[in-house]
Amino acid sequence: MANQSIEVRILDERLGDSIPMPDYATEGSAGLDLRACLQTPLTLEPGQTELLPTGMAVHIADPGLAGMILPRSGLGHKHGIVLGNLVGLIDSDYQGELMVSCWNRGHTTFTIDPGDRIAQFVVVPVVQADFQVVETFSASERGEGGFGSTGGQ
Ligand SMILES: O=c1ccn([C@H]2C[C@H](O)[C@@H](COP(=O)(O)OP(=O)(O)OP(=O)(O)O)O2)c(=O)[nH]1
Ligand SMILES: [Mg+2]
Repeated sequence: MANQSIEVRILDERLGDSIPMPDYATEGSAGLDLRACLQTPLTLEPGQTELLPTGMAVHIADPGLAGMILPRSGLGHKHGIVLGNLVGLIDSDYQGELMVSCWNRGHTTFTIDPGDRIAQFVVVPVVQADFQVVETFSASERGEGGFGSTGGQ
């Protein structure tokens, strides 16, 4: 499933004009970069978290899909700018503005300017499980082992 049409509403008229519309940077990009639709630069102090508007809403519509908002690796690794919710999950029936929780987990202040690329949006397949209550599971190789049960190396 390489291409999927998803409806988008532009909520900030600067998007597609002075602020570029989010797009896949390369043919093979998994995510498109979301941009901060701020009115003025925002300085995040160490430890500070702010909810930033992206100026757009998407309606994924298909319950077999979801959106994920993920950090950009450069921002996270070099500047400590990650997501306040670690990962954002966008339901297929959500029609509101895509919002990005930006958390400065670093030790220095960081300024986000209007239009800066702050996170990335990925569309992923989803399965809604039909949970069947059972008394016991049929045996598996792992069983109940977890959290390092297979050894440290
Ligand atoms: O980073 C995010 C995470 C979520 N959302 C929107 C889309 C998502 O469909 C909705 C609800 O998100 P979630 O279910 O993770 O939050 P909740 O705290 O459970 O809120 P709700 O009670 O509205 O489901 O909020 C965003 O815009 N950005
Ligand atoms: Mg929820």
